[in-house]
Formats: sequence, structure tokens, C-alpha cells
Amino acid sequence: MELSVSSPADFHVHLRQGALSELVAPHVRQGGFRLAYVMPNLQPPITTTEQALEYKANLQKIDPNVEYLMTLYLSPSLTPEEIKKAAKAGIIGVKSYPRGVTTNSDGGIESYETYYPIFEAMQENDMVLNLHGEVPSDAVNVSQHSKRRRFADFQREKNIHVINAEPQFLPHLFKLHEAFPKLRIVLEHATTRAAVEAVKSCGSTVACTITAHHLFLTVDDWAGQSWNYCKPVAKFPDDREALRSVIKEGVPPSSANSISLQTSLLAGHPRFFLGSDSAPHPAHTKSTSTPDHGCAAGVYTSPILLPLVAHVLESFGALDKLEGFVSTLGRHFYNRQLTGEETSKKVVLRQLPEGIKVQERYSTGENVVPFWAGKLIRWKIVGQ
Ligand SMILES: NC(=O)N[C@@H](CC(=O)O)C(=O)O
Repeated sequence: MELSVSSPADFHVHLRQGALSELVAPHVRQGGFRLAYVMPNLQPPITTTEQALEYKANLQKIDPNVEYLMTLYLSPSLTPEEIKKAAKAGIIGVKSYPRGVTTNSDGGIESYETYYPIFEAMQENDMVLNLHGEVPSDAVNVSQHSKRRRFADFQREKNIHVINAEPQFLPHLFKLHEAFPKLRIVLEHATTRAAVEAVKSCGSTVACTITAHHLFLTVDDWAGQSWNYCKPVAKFPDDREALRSVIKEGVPPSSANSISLQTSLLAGHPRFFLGSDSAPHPAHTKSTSTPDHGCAAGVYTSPILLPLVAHVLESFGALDKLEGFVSTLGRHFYNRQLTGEETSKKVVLRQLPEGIKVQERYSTGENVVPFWAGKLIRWKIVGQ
């Protein structure tokens, strides 16, 4: 059996810098994708229009055949004037990382209200706010435990940890949406039923990305297995079920905005689409850790992305939603609809009942291990 998909688009991908970028940027195409929405958490982070355009030019040198959509990193140096400039230069979004929750988030934000003038400018200039939807953990550590602590101290703690960090973030999403109803907001890489329900309950300006790996994994798969460790961490089976169900959901045309009846019924919920959060790390930072520093957070899916998504959608009976999930719906939200000519440029997948093994690692100067390494996938790209 063969399937074809029009111009797949990955609406959340980490393409890194330097030698790692040289290795991983070409994997966007190799994985079947034509558009990459590029994350700005480099070192130093991408905080200005100039930096974003320079980064884009570097990526274009590595692979000119991908459309790169650029983002800025939300930080105190960003101003409403810079937002206007960025929008004019074709930069699409601003990514918010709460301080300290994930890779390169030390310069991340501590309070959303501080940034209201930025969000106002983004709303006016039709830029997208991309949210890493977790609040920082405040679990008591061992050394604090050993000190004498008053009851009031315990009450003040919010008991936040990797499992509840996403649900605890959702009030911020509601507040932002209420304050800026016209601002397009994407809750990135949702992992919980609570997040799915929250996004559904918001208006048409709020959407949500889902990764391929979160459709496979639950907590049992990363506890003790560093290659599957990413932020937000995969949650419980019921949460994974919610992610799978919303992809399968067909919706009536009234709530599908301008998407046609036929497309909306075939495509799944119109505000949930793929953002792989493909996040490569040098292999040694994933496989070893010290008592002070755990392993790096991030799962790498770019080189196998389209076959991987087809494989997992097939496993839960959603193969008919593939094109909506990886192309049409995200493109619709981001106003990157295809022209007639582009629609006819298809990526073709062939089903391999016996499966094909995922490569164990990718190397040049750097060495990166992909998700599902050594395991079988039932789909292969045969034309693009
Ligand atoms: N997802 C991850 O675990 N890691 C991402 C950062 C992020 O998006 O959280 C990375 O840049 O490595």
C-alpha cells in the first residue's frame, strides 16, 4: 500500500547550531518535511531580528530546499519595537520558555504579566506566541529536608514536579488567552488530557502541537530510559489516549472555520497538529549523567519523522488523519496554506509489512541517537 501527503510541515523543531546543525538540518527533508518552524533556544538565544535572519541564512546554506519559519526567544531584552521589526522581516513567532524547565532555558521568563506590552505588540502585528507549557518544579530537595522547617514553609510549597508541571501551567494559558483574545497562541508539545481539554475549551486563536514520541510513550518508557527523556515528560496511559483521540476527532464544519466539510471530517480536530519537538543532543549527554546533572532532555525524531508518524497513527487507527495532522491543519493555523502547484508535490510513503530498522545513530563530528533506534517502522519514504 502507498500513501501520499502534500508538503508535510513540522511546526516545532530544534535545528541547533555549528557542527550539530550541519548534521541535523538535512534530516528535516530526509524525514519527509518541507517546512520547519525553528526553535530559538540556542546559546546565546535568538533574541533579535538580525540574529534570527542570520540563523535562517545559515540553515538555508545547509539545506535550501526547506522553508524555515523563524522565532524569537522571549526574554527581557525584547521590546514592542523589536516585535514590529521582526514581524516586518517575516519572523513568525515568539517562544516562551519558563526559567529553568528545559534545555537552554536559563534566560527564560519568570512572570507573564511583565511581557504584556510584548504580547500586545504581537497581537497587533499578528505574530504567534509559542508556549512551553510547564511551570518550574519546586519540590523540596534532600538538603532542605534535613533542615528544621516550619509548617508554613511546607504550606508555601506548591508541590510542583515533572508530572504536574503542565496542568499547573494551564491557568496561565487561560489568563493569556483572556487578556489577548486575538493573539494566536500555540501550547507546544502537549502531554496531558488536561492540556487537550484546556486548548479545546479556548477560542479559535489557541492551538496545540503534539509530538510523534508522545503518541508512543508513557511514564514507564522514560523512567530509567534516558533516550526517551524529554520535557515535558510523557505522562500516563490515559493522557496518551487523550492525545491520540484528539487526532482522530472529526469536527462539524461550524467549528472548523474555513476548512471545508470534507477536509475537516478527514483531518481531526483543526487546532491540534504536529510539532515534532525533535531535539537532538550529542549522544554522551543523553547516555551519562552525574549526581548534579541528569541527562539532557530531548528526543530526536527528524530523520524518521513522517514514517514514524504514519506508523504510530496506523497503530491506533488514525492513518486517514495523517495529511491533516502533518500538513493541512498546522498550515491553516499558521496561514501557510499550499498553492495548487505545491499541493501536487507529494511525499509518498510505502507500507512495509515486515518493517524497516531505524538507524542506531547519525554521526559526523557529532553523534546523535534517534528515537526508536534499532526498532522497526512499518513505513518508508519512496518519493518526494
Ligand atoms: N523538549 C526537550 O526536552 N528539549 C528541548 C527544549 C524544549 O523544547 O523543551 C531541547 O532544546 O533540547
